[in-house]
Amino acid sequence: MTGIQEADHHQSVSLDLLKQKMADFAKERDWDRFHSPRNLLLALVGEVGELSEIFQWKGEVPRGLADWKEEEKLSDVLLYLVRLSDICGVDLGKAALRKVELNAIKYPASKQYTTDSDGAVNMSD
Ligand SMILES: Nc1ccn([C@H]2C[C@H](O)[C@@H](COP(=O)(O)OP(=O)(O)OP(=O)(O)O)O2)c(=O)n1
Repeated sequence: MTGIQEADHHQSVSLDLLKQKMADFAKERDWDRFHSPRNLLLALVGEVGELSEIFQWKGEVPRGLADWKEEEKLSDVLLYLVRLSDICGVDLGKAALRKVELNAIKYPASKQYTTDSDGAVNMSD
C-alpha cells in the first residue's frame, strides 16, 4: 500500500511515515547527494517564501482560509523540515513535544497575557 490509500488507512499520518517516504523518494532517485543540510534548509526557506507569496499584500486573512488551494505549499514546508531533521539526526517529533512542554512551563495557563504594539508578550497574575 502506498500514497493516499496508505494515509486513508492510517488514523493520522506520522512524522515517521513522512520521514520514510522522503528517504525512499531520495534513495530511488539517487538524490541523497543533493539532500545536504544546507540544501535542505535553503529548499525549506524557498518553500516558506512561496507560502508567503500567497499571503502577501492581501491584508489579514480569516481563519479557515475559504477556498484555499495551497495545501501543497504547506506540505512542501513540512516535507523539507522532516527531511532536514532526519539528515541532521534530530527526532523531530520528540524535539517538538519537548518544546511544547517547555513552552507550557515558560507560559503558564494560569497567567494573563497581553501583547505590546511590537508584538512582545506580557505576562501578569
Ligand atoms: N531536490 C529535491 C527536489 C524536490 N523534492 C521534493 C520535496 C518537495 O515536496 C517537492 C518540491 O518540488 P519542487 O522543487 O518541484 O517545488 P514545487 O512542487 O513547489 O514546484 P514549483 O516550485 O514549480 O511550484 O519535491 C525533493 O525532495 N528534493
